[in-house]
Amino acid sequence: MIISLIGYMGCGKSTTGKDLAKTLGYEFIDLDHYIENKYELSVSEIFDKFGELGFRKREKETLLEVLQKTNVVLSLGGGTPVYYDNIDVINANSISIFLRVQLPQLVKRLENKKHTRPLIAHLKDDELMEFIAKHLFERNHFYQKAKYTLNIANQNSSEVLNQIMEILKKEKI
Ligand SMILES: Nc1ncnc2c1ncn2[C@@H]1O[C@H](COP(=O)(O)OP(=O)(O)OP(=O)(O)O)[C@@H](O)[C@H]1O
Ligand SMILES: O=C(O)C1=C[C@@H](O)[C@@H](O)[C@H](O)C1
Ligand SMILES: [Mg+2]
Repeated sequence: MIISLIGYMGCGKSTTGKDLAKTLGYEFIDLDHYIENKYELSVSEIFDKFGELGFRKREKETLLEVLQKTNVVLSLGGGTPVYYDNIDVINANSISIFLRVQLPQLVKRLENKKHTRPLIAHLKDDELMEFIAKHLFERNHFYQKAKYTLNIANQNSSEVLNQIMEILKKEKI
């Protein structure tokens, strides 16, 4: 079984994914880190060298490879479900959970971490809100195709973990 976590940059996929894998005794895979190890380049370096399209091709190829595995918690990249037919492949091969965090919280979390995220690294703090608002508007359509959506207001990471475990009970995991 694979549990995949999807959602915008900063929604907590990596943090929550790690905790969830530990709780379930599953392997934890963060797709961004897996890509970085596989190509021996950081995500930012792949964007610089091959452009965003070059990153998306490598991301798709790596997604297909990782979905062959079993007993994995898979934290996807923020854009993974949005390109090609990725969301359909994700849903066909895993239980997908969308971590839906509201705009102000996302902006707050990303302000000091934007340098490692090439799509927002060039933005000034006062441009982040508008950029993310538009980006979410375009992407929500894909995120909402996840099997489950978890609305996260002010829950800390252990509360988020408990809510995911409730979902997984329904799935008999
Ligand atoms: N439930 C939470 N409440 C408050 N802060 C959180 C919560 N979950 C994660 N964070 C914080 O938000 C930031 C982003 O989290 P994380 O790196 O897990 O997001 P991500 O979805 O993996 O982002 P990316 O797509 O860019 O890799 C981190 O600083 C993390 O500590
Ligand atoms: O939202 C996105 O498109 C991205 C999110 C990150 O996880 C990385 O996959 C990369 O920075 C692109
Ligand atoms: Mg992450």
